[in-house]
Amino acid sequence: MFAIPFLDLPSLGSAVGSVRLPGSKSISNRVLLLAALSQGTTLVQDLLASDDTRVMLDALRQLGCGVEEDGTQARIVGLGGCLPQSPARLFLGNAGTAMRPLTAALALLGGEYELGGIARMHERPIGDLVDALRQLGCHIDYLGQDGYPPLRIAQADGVPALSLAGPIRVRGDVSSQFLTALLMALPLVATAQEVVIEVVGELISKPYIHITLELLARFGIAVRHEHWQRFIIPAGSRYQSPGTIHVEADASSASYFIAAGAIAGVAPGVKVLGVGLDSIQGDIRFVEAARLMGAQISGGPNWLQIERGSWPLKAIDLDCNHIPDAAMTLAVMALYADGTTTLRNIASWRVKETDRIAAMATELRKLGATVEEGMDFIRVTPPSAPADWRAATIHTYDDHRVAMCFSLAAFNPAGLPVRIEDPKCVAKTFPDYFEALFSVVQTAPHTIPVICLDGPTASGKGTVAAALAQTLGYAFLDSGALYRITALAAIRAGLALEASAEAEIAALVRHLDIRFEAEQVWLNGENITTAIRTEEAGMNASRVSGLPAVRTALVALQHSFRCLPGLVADGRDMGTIIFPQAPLKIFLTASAEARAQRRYQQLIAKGDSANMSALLADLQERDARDMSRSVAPLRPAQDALLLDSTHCTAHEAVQQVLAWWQQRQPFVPSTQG
Ligand SMILES: Nc1ncnc2c1ncn2[C@@H]1O[C@H](COP(=O)(O)OP(=O)(O)O)[C@@H](O)[C@H]1O
Ligand SMILES: Nc1ccn([C@@H]2O[C@H](COP(=O)(O)OP(=O)(O)O)[C@@H](O)[C@H]2O)c(=O)n1
Repeated sequence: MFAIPFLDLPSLGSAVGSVRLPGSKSISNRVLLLAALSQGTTLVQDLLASDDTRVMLDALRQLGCGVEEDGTQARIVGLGGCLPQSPARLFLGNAGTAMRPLTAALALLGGEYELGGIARMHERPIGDLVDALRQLGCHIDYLGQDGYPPLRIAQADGVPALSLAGPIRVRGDVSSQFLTALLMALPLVATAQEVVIEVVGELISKPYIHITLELLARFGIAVRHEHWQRFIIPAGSRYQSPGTIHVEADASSASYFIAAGAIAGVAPGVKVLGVGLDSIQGDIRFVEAARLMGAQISGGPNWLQIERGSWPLKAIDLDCNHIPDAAMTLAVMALYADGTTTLRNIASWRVKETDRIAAMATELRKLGATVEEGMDFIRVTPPSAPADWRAATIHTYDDHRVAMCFSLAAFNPAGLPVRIEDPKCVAKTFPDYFEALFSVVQTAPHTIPVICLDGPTASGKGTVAAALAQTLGYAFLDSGALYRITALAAIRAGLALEASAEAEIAALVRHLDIRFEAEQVWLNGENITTAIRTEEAGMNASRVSGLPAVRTALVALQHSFRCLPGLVADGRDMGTIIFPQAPLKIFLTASAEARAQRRYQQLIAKGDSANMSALLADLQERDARDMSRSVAPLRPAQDALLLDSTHCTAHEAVQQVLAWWQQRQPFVPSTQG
């Protein structure tokens, strides 16, 4: 996950490869609650691990369910008729799929609870559900604004007598989650008599109700419905665990990969695993919409394969009521269409994680599109020519779907990068979304940015480069480590670190199995992190690095570090030899005395003994050798910026490089946030 302030996506090329998607959020949280209400133990497989499922799992634990987790598996011991632990105060983040159904279920189970979440959750309506529950006889109070969480369910003495004889009426035109909440809670009281729910107004998002009904059936509750307006929960209902249940991959998440395939998929295209054409999720019908726009899609029970068909995409005019979440992806696909696309019947966007109609309109305009918005529609006209595209900073409104769908703007024909603010907001449903995207897109290496930091030993390159990579979410190449590893491997192979063994060392290097993992370095399965960090190892590295064949043997390996979304490379010849076209090159220096002092402190801090004058002499010897060797001597690239860090802190050095990097970016600053 990219837990950084912003993520810059370089211009993306084609899309090919396969991706396994995380479990559906809607299914995950429904299944967790149904398992909690059931008799017996349920093993939930392929569960989504995300913010919203986290709050649900925590809540269930607080309520007294047995919850054991192991990655994407959870074992839930259901309450099976027992009362939940009460009183309890539940924090439900911004998870509507936890707030609404838990409110209904707890109101019908009895006890005293407070349910709240983050500020945005307290702006998301729940009044219609509370009205329906109050109509039944439940005691629920608003703790803040009327009609919105936080709430208190005040039934310390148990559930009051409920009026179940007549139909329970609930509005269906604000959020289908109210109806879902009632459908999952009312079986708890449909013991002696059947319970009927009547929807007032047109039911929106029917597909989500379809999911609810399918899952209820898996847990032993067979709900009938009449034209999606009247739902009948049979008498004698009783939740029963199905034993093991698999969560389908999220069909809404699939939309980004379907779109990537439609926009840039070259044969054999993008393969999506975990969800297929027979999915129970409504958003699978995004496939139809994408086909209308020109995508070529095939699929089976558990997979989809997408390639570009018509190009440019075809503009559409579509009622999107049946795919409210995935339709946001269509709004971004519209940027690649041959005319104006209109998405209608999307009023529910206004009460989601943010006002999504306003958010999409604002951000699409930043990219150069012309956008018209109404209460329940959005109309998008793409930039008329590549030159009309803008390098935008996309504000993401703490809305995972805004972040994910705007990543698709990076396929723009102008070759512009796209900045996504707060990329970690994708954690709501797809924590590794960007990693998954990068795994199926191909980009010409020269479009992947590299920041080079070259300079003498102890100038702070490693420290500054690692901090930059961390801040920007880029990969990090510690090229010095490769020479240190080479020297270590050569010594172990009994080779002398000199010209006589040059060919053998070079041959050896080509077959080394080197792995960098977090801060650790592995050679042929052995952790050699400490072994290569001694002063002696540095000196040995300097020796092998003077051998031309060894340097050549390490070139391809160094190039392979250039991956999306970018690279920070630290060494001696990053800017001169390895990445001569890099868009930013820094030559970091500091006086020999300052560097010796830093090394001294570094060694003392590690608990090693150190001698200042010996260190200074070593360092000067290494400088001299690195600068005077015939191949790739240490020197600034012609277009490098010099940064003398003698009198600044490492933090200041990082800030200076970041400032230079920002100056080279084409982004229009965000007006939001
Ligand atoms: N600008 C700076 N001011 C003070 N100390 C620094 C600065 N840059 C780096 N250091 C410290 O100096 C030591 C050597 O830095 P390092 O990044 O290992 O250098 P290099 O990779 O160039 O050999 C580290 O302990 C680091 O924290
Ligand atoms: N790109 C690089 C990186 C390191 N090296 C050599 O490898 C040695 C160790 O590099 P390093 O970056 O780990 O060393 P420090 O600067 O951290 O002491 C350097 O002294 C250089 O001789 C190189 O020749 N080219």
